[in-house]
Amino acid sequence: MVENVVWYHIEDVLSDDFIGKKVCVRGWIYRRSVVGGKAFVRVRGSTGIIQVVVDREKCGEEIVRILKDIGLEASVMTCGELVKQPRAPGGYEVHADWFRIVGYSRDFPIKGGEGIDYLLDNRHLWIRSRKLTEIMKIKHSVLKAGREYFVENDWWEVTPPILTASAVEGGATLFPVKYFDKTAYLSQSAQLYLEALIYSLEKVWSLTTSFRAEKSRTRRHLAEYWHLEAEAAWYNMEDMMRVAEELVAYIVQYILEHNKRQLEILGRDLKILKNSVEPPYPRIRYDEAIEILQKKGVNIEWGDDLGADEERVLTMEFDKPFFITHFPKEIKSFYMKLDPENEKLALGFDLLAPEGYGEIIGGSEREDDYNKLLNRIIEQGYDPEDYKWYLDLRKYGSVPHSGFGLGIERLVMWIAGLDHIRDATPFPRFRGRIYP
Ligand SMILES: NC(=O)C[C@H]([NH3+])C(=O)NS(=O)(=O)OC[C@H]1O[C@@H](n2cnc3c(N)ncnc32)[C@H](O)[C@@H]1O
Ligand SMILES: [Mg+2]
Repeated sequence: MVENVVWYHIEDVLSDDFIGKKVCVRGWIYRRSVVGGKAFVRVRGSTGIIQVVVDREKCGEEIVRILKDIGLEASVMTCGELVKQPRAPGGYEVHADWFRIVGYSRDFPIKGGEGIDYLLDNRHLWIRSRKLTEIMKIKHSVLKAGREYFVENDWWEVTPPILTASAVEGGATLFPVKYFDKTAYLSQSAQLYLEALIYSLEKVWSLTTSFRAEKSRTRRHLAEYWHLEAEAAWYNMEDMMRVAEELVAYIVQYILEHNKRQLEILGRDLKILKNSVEPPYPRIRYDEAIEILQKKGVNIEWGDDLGADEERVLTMEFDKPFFITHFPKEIKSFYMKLDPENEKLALGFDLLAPEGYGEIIGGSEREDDYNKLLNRIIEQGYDPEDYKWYLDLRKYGSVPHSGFGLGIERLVMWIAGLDHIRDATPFPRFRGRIYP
């Protein structure tokens, strides 16, 4: 019965082109009811939902009897004629010639209305939900477009280590792991290794997981996230900001072209996204950001770091992503080059997404002078021994260079209009959550 069958994606057959034709689909039971001698079964697949009518006249009493009480999420396959039916999902239904149960299901534990911790404990099943399925399709496109941008612009993809020996973004968020008879740390960022690789390949990028032992649980922090990073020799901060804005604009454009259906299902307002496909993005300096915040009544002083709340206020001033640059050196990492015109400032840049989302990219020009970098390492309390190899890069043909890191889940959160970063990844990791 199932040999030589062409299995269709459900979304492909929801079309007048298939009316009167035989179609075969397979998936999982999303809803079902039996009225008279007919079972009305809504079958869910990766591309949508279709109603299948199983008539005992055609398919026999037994299957209709079974379908009366079968558990949701049972896996099924069927073939039949496609018929127009305005009352069915998508406006069509299949009148089954035959219908088979592949895998039974009983008491599927997600019925609707459960609390977030229960749902997270059942994430391995919750990811079958329509919303999470459509978000994962957007994430697929974000990753695809991100790769495409770098490949098409002649950047070299490299594979930096995940097991590392020192911090990049502060010792407080390191995850130590046992490494034979030593202690290693899960990578916070590939940056330092990309800075080594530019001396052979000049323009490099990597997509890796980065790990941050964030002590607090927030809407925009994960303990494990996907990190798209780039580093280029000879590039100054402005050169690298242009790469960052081109990358984000390219990805947003790609999503608007390829994921209209997902954005529609998620109810996403497209106005701001459509406004974000044409770089350059606005640039403000940290000083201006402080002025804006103080004018808005935010209790902040020059030298304070910008947290999620401050960023949220700033994003309301813009209708597209925007950069903040030239931060006080004390609130930025040791590797950032200081502004030669004002050594109180670091040549760092953050790209903030509008609509309250905030930072999606962090980057900077790197300190390329050996002694200045050594001083910054010591000034910020790190052990220069841990960075000996990194300092070496400044001893043998050092060059001006810059780079950045884009948080994939942060970008997905903005593009998809999500309330919480945990829905931007299938199995979110944060403090107190490692299962499933
Ligand atoms: N190659 C580089 O220059 C990257 C640089 N070393 C770096 O890691 N910068 S960053 O700490 O701002 O993180 C970069 C981005 O990584 C994202 N990020 C940073 N931390 C997180 C957490 N905890 N969860 C999710 N996403 C996170 C966020 O979008 C940041 O803008
Ligand atoms: Mg940052």
